[in-house]
Amino acid sequence: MKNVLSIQSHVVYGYAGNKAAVLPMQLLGVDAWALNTVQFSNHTQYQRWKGMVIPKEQIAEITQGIADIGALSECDAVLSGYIGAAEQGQEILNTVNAVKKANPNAIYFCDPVMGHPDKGCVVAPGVAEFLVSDAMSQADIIAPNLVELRELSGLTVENFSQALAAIEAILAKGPKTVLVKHLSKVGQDPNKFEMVLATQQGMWHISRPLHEFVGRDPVGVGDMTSAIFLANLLNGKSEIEAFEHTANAVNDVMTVTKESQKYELQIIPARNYIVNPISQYKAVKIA
Ligand SMILES: Nc1ncnc2c1ncn2[C@@H]1O[C@H](COP(=O)(O)OP(=O)(O)O)[C@@H](O)[C@H]1O
Ligand SMILES: Cc1ncc(COP(=O)(O)O)c(C=O)c1O
Ligand SMILES: [Mg+2]
Repeated sequence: MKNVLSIQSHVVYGYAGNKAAVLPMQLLGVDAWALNTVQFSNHTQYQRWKGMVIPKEQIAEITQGIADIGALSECDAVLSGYIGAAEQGQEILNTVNAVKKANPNAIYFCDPVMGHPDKGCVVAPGVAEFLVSDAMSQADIIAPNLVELRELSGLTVENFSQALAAIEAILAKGPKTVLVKHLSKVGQDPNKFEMVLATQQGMWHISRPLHEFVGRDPVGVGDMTSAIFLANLLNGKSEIEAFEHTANAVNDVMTVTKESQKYELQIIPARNYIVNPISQYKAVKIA
């Protein structure tokens, strides 16, 4: 069994961060060691929440605790997502370095969760700058959405070809694989939900239905996307197989969520589709 140290948010109610990542990875047979960066009552897109940012020292302390029992070498990947404060950033990279020292085959998957003006995702000051200046170059895989693609590349991204150029710019900054979780308005078809996977072998595109949600789009989808993609890779799937499985599994969860008419991701009711998606959308090689 493979193991992922998942350093993300924890929400007590609902699904985002580790609550959107841990169960999907475990359903796929990969164990997730949840190290929480915050403990919030709920995700921040409710615009109100209680709880706390976990002190940065906890990241090193928990890492040391796992090292002390000789288990750090069992970690096959560090997955970072929602960071609670900028000062947690370097602690996360220290943990990545410690894991890679204990297991030279381990990888670092960075989901560069940044604040999202129109979605209302609230991220602490300085986190985006840390992701651009420090985390990106250390990441083996990075999974931006459109806002994050613009910030990480530092380029204008207003159409599909500019998105591909931005991906190339990120590949030149360290990551070996870029998974664009959502092309949003720079996709080829405004009525579809599109993703791009860029690897050392080229670029692939996948398109799935764009579900219309009344009012608010569900949150935590990017976290779930990154988790499912990583778990598939650790299970030995090719990057393309992992890409297709991820797009199809996430689409099925979105379908179940839409049918439920609930705001929170319906991961538990849709749990069988995470393992065996019914959607069958295929990746198309574009470069
Ligand atoms: N198939 C789909 N149809 C409609 N909306 C979707 C679909 N899949 C994901 N979404 C929505 O797209 C948005 C993806 O958010 P985005 O900021 O692009 O990435 P992230 O999920 O990392 O924040 C989310 O609001 C999610 O609810
Ligand atoms: C606490 C928390 N964790 C994680 C996320 C990331 O969610 P998403 O996967 O939609 O980017 C958010 C977004 O608002 C959040 O508030
Ligand atoms: Mg996100």
